[in-house]
Amino acid sequence: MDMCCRDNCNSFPPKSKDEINVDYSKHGIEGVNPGDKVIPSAYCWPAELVSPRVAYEAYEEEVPVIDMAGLNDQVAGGVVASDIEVVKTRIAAEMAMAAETWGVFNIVNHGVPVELLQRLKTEAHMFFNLPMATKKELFIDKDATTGVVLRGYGFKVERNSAAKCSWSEGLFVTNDASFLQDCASKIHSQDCERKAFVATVVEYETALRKCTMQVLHLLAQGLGVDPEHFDRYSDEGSEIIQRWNYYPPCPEPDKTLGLLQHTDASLVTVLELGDVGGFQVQRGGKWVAVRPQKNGFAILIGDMLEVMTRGKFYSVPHRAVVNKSKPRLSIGTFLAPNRTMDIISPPDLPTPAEQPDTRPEYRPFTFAEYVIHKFSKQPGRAFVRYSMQQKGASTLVA
Ligand SMILES: O=C(O)CCC(=O)C(=O)O
Ligand SMILES: [Fe+2]
Repeated sequence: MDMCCRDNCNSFPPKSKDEINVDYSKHGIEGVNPGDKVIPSAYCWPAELVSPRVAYEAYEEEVPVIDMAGLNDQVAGGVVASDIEVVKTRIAAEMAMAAETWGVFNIVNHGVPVELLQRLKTEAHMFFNLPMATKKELFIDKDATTGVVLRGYGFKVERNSAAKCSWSEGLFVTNDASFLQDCASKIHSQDCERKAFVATVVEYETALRKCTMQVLHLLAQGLGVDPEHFDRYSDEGSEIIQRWNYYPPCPEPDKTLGLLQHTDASLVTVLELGDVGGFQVQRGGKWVAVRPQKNGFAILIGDMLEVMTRGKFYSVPHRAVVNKSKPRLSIGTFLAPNRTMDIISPPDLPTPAEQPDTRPEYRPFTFAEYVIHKFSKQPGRAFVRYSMQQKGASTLVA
């Protein structure tokens, strides 16, 4: 990497002591002054949406941690081919079990360079540290006909009865060249820095595509199906979308949320949790705080994989909580399948031992169709409408 003028960036990410006196308006949180002890009603969610509350670092149950060492360090580790197959089989089984029982797991030793991740996080911190007026120049771009978010900056206002705001800001990033140029020119004044910004985002996307595909192949192996089934959706026409999330500290964290409970529309999501707690998943009617693993990723099963596995893998409901003193940055990377191919299960999906086969069966639909419905009408497990068991479901009018 060209280091010429990036040495100026050493002050990022900002030290957390600088962040205690948060300039909330810079982060899109309206009506709060530094030192305020209460938050405006626009951010106070109805109790039923925030409860049961679990504090940001109240780790009780541990989400499975899967160590991928041995898969990506063959050369350095001197692992011979037959050993790799043994390692792969073990990891595939662990992943499939976690995908079935949790819908989420952590991976470590995933092969994505830590240095690349650091570079991306530095860029993300610099972006969120920009003045609000500058960030707003990158305001969310939506598809004119479908209303689906393409890329850009924004805050989340949940369309629940109370229309409450989330305690967070976010940037959707794709590899669209002019968008990346635009972002780079807001963050950096020098040409070499701008080039480095674009290179970092693109390099991260490439590394994450590789990592995501490896996880998807292992999940297919653990499930007992041909991995090529998923390749058809994730090669041409698929998209890697990053979402950078920033959660400022909050004087009354129990009253609000960084992100409301949701599932991801993706096949799978790779989430870099940062080093502060806040990410929580639902399991057995409880919220479980997920402990960030050093240099690890959380892998979330998305809606499309739950549909394709006919419910064997679980698209896990998750949310983000905030805390009083520590800002938090997370980077989500979503693998969105080809938008125009029908979403269908692998033909070799093993049949369950128990009979009759009660697994849900979905009528074919496209991802393009799905996202329009999910994001405009039915946030959450919107795919149930395609279930053929649910009487009349497949004939619902969009
Ligand atoms: O930041 C987090 O903990 C959750 C982010 C998330 O769920 C998302 O971006 O979809
Ligand atoms: Fe999510």
